[in-house]
Amino acid sequence: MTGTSAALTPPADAIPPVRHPEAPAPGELLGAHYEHCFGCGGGQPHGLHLAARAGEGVTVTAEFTVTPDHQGAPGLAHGGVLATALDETLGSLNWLLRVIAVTGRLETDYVRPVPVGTVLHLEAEVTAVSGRKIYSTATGRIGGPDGPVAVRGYALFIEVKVDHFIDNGRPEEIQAAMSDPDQVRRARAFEVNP
Ligand SMILES: CCCCCCCC(=O)SCCNC(=O)CCNC(=O)[C@H](O)C(C)(C)COP(=O)(O)OP(=O)(O)OC[C@H]1O[C@@H](n2cnc3c(N)ncnc32)[C@H](O)[C@@H]1OP(=O)(O)O
Repeated sequence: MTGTSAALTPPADAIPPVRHPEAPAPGELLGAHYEHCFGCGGGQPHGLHLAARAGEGVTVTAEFTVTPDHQGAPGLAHGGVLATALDETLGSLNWLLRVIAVTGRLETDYVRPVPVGTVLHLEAEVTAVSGRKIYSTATGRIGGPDGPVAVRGYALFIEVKVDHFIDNGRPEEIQAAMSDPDQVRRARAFEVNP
């Protein structure tokens, strides 16, 4: 069974997404938005190390290699880890809109088990925007961009200000991030979005 709940159906006044004029060029690697992100950061030894690239329009592609650290059952990826891969890929669409947004809702279809050693090829797109609400979908395929579908995700991201993180994050990590010039530069680039 596939499909999404009413909460993930864009309202009638939703509009198509608009790619930001300064969005990374199609094919460009987006890089980690935070070194310690479990989804994309290089500083997480057991993380997904998911690498996303800008696509055309408001789309991205990404790859994630399932390692023994990601098991749920013997030799198979944990469903929560696969949801993380979808979430991270969907979150990376924010780079193309140039807005800061967090996951409000994520629904997942698990279509096929994903063995350890698999390279999961993900693609995601924003389908509609309504005010602060960003609607998007993603697909993960086994072994290649044309491989069999293993997972599908449907999400609603909500645009937030950078204060969302400053007000809610643990002070130690917030202070460390704010004293990292690269991290501050990334946040500022998003904040000036008109
Ligand atoms: C920097 C990028 C990092 C990317 C990493 C990968 C993505 C992530 O995993 S992010 C981490 C996981 N997500 C979170 O921690 C978010 C936790 N939730 C929150 O902080 C808040 O609930 C938040 C910010 C989403 C919404 O709160 P708030 O800003 O007060 O907005 P709120 O007024 O409640 O909602 C705005 C709209 O969204 C809708 N909405 C909010 N949440 C949901 C939901 N779960 N389902 C459906 N609709 C929702 C509301 O109904 C409202 O709609 P409308 O404008 O039509 O009335």
